[in-house]
Parts: sequence; structure tokens; C-alpha cells
Amino acid sequence: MAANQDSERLKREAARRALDLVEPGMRLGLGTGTTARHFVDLLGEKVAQGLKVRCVATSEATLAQAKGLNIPMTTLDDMPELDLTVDGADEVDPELRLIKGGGGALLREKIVAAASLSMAVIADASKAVARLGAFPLPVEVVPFGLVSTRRHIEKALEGLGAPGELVLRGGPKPFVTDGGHFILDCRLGAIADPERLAAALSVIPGVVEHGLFIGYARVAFIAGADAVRTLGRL
Ligand SMILES: O=C[C@H](O)[C@H](O)[C@H](O)COP(=O)(O)O
Repeated sequence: MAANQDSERLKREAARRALDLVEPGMRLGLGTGTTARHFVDLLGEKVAQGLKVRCVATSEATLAQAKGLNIPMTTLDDMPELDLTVDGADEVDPELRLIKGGGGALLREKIVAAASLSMAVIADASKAVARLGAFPLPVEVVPFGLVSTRRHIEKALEGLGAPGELVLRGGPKPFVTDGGHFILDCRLGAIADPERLAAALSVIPGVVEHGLFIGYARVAFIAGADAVRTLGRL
């Protein structure tokens, strides 16, 4: 319980640092997850104090939270370019490569990140890793042809010399993403070459998106017990 409270405090500290990047009039992407939730909460306080921003959410859950806080929301179709997206991550490496999708929102998160001029990652120190892959890599797939798609992913992993165990999220009652897809969590242990893996996964029919975010994050605020560390810069 105490450890959980501490972790929430660190997430909020990281979120507070990202809030400093927000300027009046900005077009913002709002991430998903327990860390991003703190950012949306803090942004809601600023909006209540008069800050003017317009935002796009990366999930139905974030949209509901933001609307509840009276944060002005729109769609990516109405506002296709964003100034800044603030989002959490499951893992962050020193080159600001990320694993995302632990909460199942990777597809919209990546679309929103790609529409943003900058992306800031907020995380507690447990997410900072020397090498990606201890966290199972989420791969979003269409339900049609699941078994076949799964085999192709396994073959691709073997071809890279990195066989892994694939687990359908939710098991017999599969987890369904906001886009109506399933998620295969790939237990890899470590990812030797994230760029090669990303390229290999991207060309498999049936794979909608994978949780490797490479070249999106410009800055990360990593909250540890004593201080918030900044990786990169805007
Ligand atoms: O799909 C979910 C997202 O990628 C989250 O941003 C990620 O899983 C981190 O979530 P949390 O802040 O809850 O650890």
C-alpha cells in the first residue's frame, strides 16, 4: 500500500514537470494509463484556472476523464497537427525508445504521437531501463486470422534469433482494444535490435501496430525518490 502511494506520488511528480511545457493556446495529445491520468488531472486544474488549450485523447478512458474535468476536447480529424503529446510508457531506454501498450492504447497513442510536433514521456524510475524487452511487447492484431498472424509473428521473431512466448491478452475472453482488435503480448526478455524488430513486425499482415515507439519521444521526465531526471530535450 505504501509502495503504491509512493509510486503514484512519483508519477504525479513526473506529470507536474510535463505540465511546465504547456503554454496557452497549445494543441495537446493526452496519453493513456495511470501516469498520463495524473497529467490530465493536473491539466484539468489549470483549465479550471483559465488556461486555454485544445486536446485530443489517445483512448476512450482518457477522453472520459478529460471531459469530466471540462478540458476542451476535439478529434484528430478536426485538429490533425498537435504541438505536444504527453504520455506514459512501460519502458524507456537511454535513447528514448519506448515500449508502450500495457494498457492497450498503443494504436491511438502512436497515431497521436505521430501527429505531434513533440512528445514528452512521463514515468516513475521503475520504467527506465538500459535495454528494452523485460516488459512484454504488445502487438495489436486484427481478430480475423489470429492464429495465422500469430505464426507469422513467431516466425519473424525466430528469424531475428529472438524467439519469444506470445500470450493473447485476456486469454479465453480476449481483451478488445478501442479499435476492436486483440493484443498479443510478446515475452522476449530483451530486445537486441528494436529497429529491426519494429521493421519486421510492421510488414506482417494482420498486425495493426506494435508497442515499440522509436523516434517519437523528444524528452522524458523520470521521477525517482529524490529527483525528477530529464532525458533528452524539446
Ligand atoms: O496502453 C497504455 C499506454 O501505453 C500506457 O501509457 C503505458 O502502458 C503506461 O501505463 P502506466 O502509466 O499505467 O504504467
